[in-house]
Amino acid sequence: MQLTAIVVAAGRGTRARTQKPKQYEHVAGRPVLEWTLRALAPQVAAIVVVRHPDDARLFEALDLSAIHVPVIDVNGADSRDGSVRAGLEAVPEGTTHVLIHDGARCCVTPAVVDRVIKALHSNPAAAPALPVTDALWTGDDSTEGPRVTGIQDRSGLYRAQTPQGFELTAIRAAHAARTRPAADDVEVARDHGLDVAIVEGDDNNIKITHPEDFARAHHLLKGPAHMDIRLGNGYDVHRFGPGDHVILCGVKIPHDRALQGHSDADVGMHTVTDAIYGALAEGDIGQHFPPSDPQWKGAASEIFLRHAVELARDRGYRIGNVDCTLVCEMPKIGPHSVAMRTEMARLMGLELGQVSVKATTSEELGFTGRKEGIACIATVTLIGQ
Ligand SMILES: Nc1ccn([C@@H]2O[C@H](COP(=O)(O)OP(=O)(O)OP(=O)(O)O)[C@@H](O)[C@H]2O)c(=O)n1
Ligand SMILES: C[C@](O)(CO)[C@H](O)COP(=O)(O)O
Repeated sequence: MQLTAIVVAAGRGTRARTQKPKQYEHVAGRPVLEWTLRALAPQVAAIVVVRHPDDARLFEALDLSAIHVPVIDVNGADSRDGSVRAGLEAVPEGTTHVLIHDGARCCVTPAVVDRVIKALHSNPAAAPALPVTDALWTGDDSTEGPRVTGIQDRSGLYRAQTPQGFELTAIRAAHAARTRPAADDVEVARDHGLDVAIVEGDDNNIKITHPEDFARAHHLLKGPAHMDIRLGNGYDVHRFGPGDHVILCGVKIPHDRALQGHSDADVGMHTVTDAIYGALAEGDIGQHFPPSDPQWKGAASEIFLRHAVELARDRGYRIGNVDCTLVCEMPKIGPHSVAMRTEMARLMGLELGQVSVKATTSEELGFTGRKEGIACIATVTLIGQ
């Protein structure tokens, strides 16, 4: 089998409403078409790119240095099937099979391409698709907006994707015989009597069609390798002094001593706050709220935590999770931990499941063991959005 990819990229992308044709717009750092060509190149012997005559400059500006197979460019036509026909004319000598792919499907994965190629070993044609899983309705436009007019049976219905693979001679003959427009090459092939195998598509193999598709493609192409995840740790200690309660992670707990500090001495909340600043590499709580400044005397620590959370948001991060461990012999933390998690989650705008507050004793060792104070450590993850 000698495979050539035909990438149709001569459309005008009117629905995407971009300045340049959508296939030349940048997503995740490079033009859509460059992503598409990079995705297909490792699995084919050559690529024919069908481009619009007006796009010659845009096409020449693509960086094809990562593509190690011949790339042949030809002018397209006014319709997609016309462009495919132009591509079929240009495939290099020796090609036995073609993969016809939309230039605008830049998130196609090697696994999808592999499945099509494997199926071509035992079928004259194969294409990826996904069964329709949502209910299907018919509708019409009334003056109050669209109205459901009926329910459509979805059994046996598939959403078609590309690359669509064919024996070269068979698809050439099908296109040569075609006199009507077609949605895709599978339609052309079937109308000419070709049997087409369906292989599993991928929900992420989207075609950039509308403006909002660029953001989705950006996320898919940026991928986990580029995920911006930051980890921060915090550590704090407050000593005991006279008093009848402590405040830990925003919860008031009766106790025969109080924690001392410039603010309300909530050692748990301070530690989490510091972990957020740490993840951002933006100093610590003392730098943002100096103890020398009288306005913070007796302040509620939630002021500090809210500041850190807002700073993270301003820097483009959301909090993934928080894990906070209080180290003390007394008071017992267990009975209060759900209340503490609930309060911390509320202040940070998180779900309860994202916030852990736990405790340990230090086996009566050291200053915490001698009940001279409470220590706390915390870890926070921040996720770039
Ligand atoms: N005359 C055409 C029309 C479409 N295509 C290509 O076929 C693929 C799928 O078509 P579609 O998403 O409909 O692209 P456009 O025609 O560019 O979009 P629109 O209909 O919004 O103008 C795209 O990669 C597009 O460039 C093509 O090569 N030649
Ligand atoms: C070929 C195709 O991508 C299959 O899903 C699709 O039919 C072409 O795109 P269009 O938006 O229907 O023009």
